[in-house]
Amino acid sequence: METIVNSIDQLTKEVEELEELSAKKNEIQILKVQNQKLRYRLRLLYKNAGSQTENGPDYALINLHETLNNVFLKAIRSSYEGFEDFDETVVTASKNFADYQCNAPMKMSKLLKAKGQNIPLFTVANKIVECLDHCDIIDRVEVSKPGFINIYLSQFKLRDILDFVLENKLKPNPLLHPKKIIIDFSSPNVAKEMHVGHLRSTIIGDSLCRVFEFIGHDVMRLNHIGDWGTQFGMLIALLQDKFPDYKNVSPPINDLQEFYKQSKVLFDNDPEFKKRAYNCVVKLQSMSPDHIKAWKLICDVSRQEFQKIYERLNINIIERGESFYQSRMESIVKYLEKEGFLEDDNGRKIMWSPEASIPLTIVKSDGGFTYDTSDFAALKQRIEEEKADAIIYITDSGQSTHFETLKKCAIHAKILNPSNVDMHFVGFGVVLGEDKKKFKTRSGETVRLAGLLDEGIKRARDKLIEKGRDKVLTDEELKLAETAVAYGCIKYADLCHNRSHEYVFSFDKMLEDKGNTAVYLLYALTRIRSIINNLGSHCKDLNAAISVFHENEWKLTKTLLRFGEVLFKVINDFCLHYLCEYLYDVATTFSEFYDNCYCIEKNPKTGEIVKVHDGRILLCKVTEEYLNTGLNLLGIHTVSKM
Ligand SMILES: NC(=[NH2+])NCCC[C@H](N)C(=O)O
Repeated sequence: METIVNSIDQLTKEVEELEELSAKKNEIQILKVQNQKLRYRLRLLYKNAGSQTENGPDYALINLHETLNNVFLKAIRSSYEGFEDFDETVVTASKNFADYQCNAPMKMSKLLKAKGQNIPLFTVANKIVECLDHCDIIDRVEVSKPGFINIYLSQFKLRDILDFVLENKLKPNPLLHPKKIIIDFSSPNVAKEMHVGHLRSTIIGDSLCRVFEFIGHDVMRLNHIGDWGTQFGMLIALLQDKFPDYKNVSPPINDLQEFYKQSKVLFDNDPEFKKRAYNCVVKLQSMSPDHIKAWKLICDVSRQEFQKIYERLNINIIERGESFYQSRMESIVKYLEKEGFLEDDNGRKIMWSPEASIPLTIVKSDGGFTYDTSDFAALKQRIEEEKADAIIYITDSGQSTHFETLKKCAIHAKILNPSNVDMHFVGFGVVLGEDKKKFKTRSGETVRLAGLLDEGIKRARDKLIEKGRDKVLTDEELKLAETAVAYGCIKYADLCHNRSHEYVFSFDKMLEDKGNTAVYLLYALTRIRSIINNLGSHCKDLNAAISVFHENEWKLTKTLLRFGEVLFKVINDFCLHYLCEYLYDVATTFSEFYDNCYCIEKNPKTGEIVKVHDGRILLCKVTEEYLNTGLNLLGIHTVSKM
């Protein structure tokens, strides 16, 4: 009897438990549905927030690291006396247990000790934690022995941020105070070859412009073409000899370099020609209509050549060459002269700044102006007429002394006030050939850019064909892929190196599909795109939250959300390799995620899709957004198939 009662009791209990469980299950189901609905509404809200308000959350550029650093700095400043002005980077990303770490307690306890306060590390760490303000990206912090602060990010908050980005795309909010930023880049010389140095300047300059524009600044892209030097004297003299009718009939010069070489030979060997060439410079600079006409003709030939390169590489730039500044050069010389800044040096007029080790040559002994003069006048024009807040020059590092001297002299002459206008020189190292010598053709001539681009296209095509892609892609797709790969890899190979180092130009290396190359990134992107495209009708209503909780999902989430931090580092140091490293990190982390987390499950026999993990597909989609945006910022065109 007793055993029966016991059994009944036991069974009743189990039944009750089961009932409770199934009620819970229902409850869970209901909650799930509610959750989805709320998430959907949240998405809509995000969408509106993104399109309507100017000051909605700027999740596109959220800088997690800086946010954490600021929260911890604030806590440190209020933790102990004497730290009110403490200003350092106190938070670093952690590779081990936590997401980030604060290692400040170590330093603080030393400083406290120096002031006679013996406070254990652990106590200092706990005190900082006590002083922490609420911060919604932090889930929790832990103090570990002897005194480290481990920071764990909120998975829910980061998921919300990604959700927002997915809805609104990576579009930063308009800046409250956008800056006028002039970027002086590319800047080849008329009648001379546009060489790999100019290519570097073009690629780095364009990408920097893109980053500043993306953030919301008012960028002016200037091409400071060398179109006003003494070389025009001999060019015009030769034009007069060879095409006396140039005023009526456009001379058929298609090889301006050759023309330049010829004129140089005459200039060096024929005193009569030399005299006439000098005379032409004087006439040109005094704006004689015939000479101006000849000069324009010559510039046009160069311009068309340059333009072809810019079009191929998709570079937008305003041509404003040295000639633009002629009248301004005249007036700045007057100004400098009047203010007593110019010194006579064997007939030349030079300017010293007390800070500089060399002077600028402002007027040559023959009365002509120089590279220094036009840069001086251009700087003044950019500050006074363009109202620039920042002026950035991008040339090879060999010109650093020129720009340093220019800056010092401009400050000395009260033309540049460095507290109002930032003047930056962004130098880069030389391009080397695979033999580690200066990049030249086999016969020792400078490499022609157009030829280099052609070779890139050919090599990219060969590579794609080698992989049998011509059998899968249509002609048009193949063409798109080959240009994306060719120009993408040339740009990326340049940008992914620290710009101040020299770099070896090697098609073989840049066309590799493994490692940190454009090809690898372009493949990663097309792979993500095809995952999404292959979903077909399964793609319609992905209403889940982005999945972030699996270890690999979480790693990808955190990697993606370093975007803002990376862009700020880029504009701070003018270094684009940070962005390249970031994109490479995103691509490899994505690949790890995709290997470990099923996104789509298929029937192994029929290949039919049986299950779609919505949240993971959304993670793929948002990854696509970051990769695509990042590649665009590098000036790299992306494709859907390759
Ligand atoms: N404002 C400037 N100086 N910009 C750079 C000009 C570069 C020059 N034309 C060169 O080929 O070396």
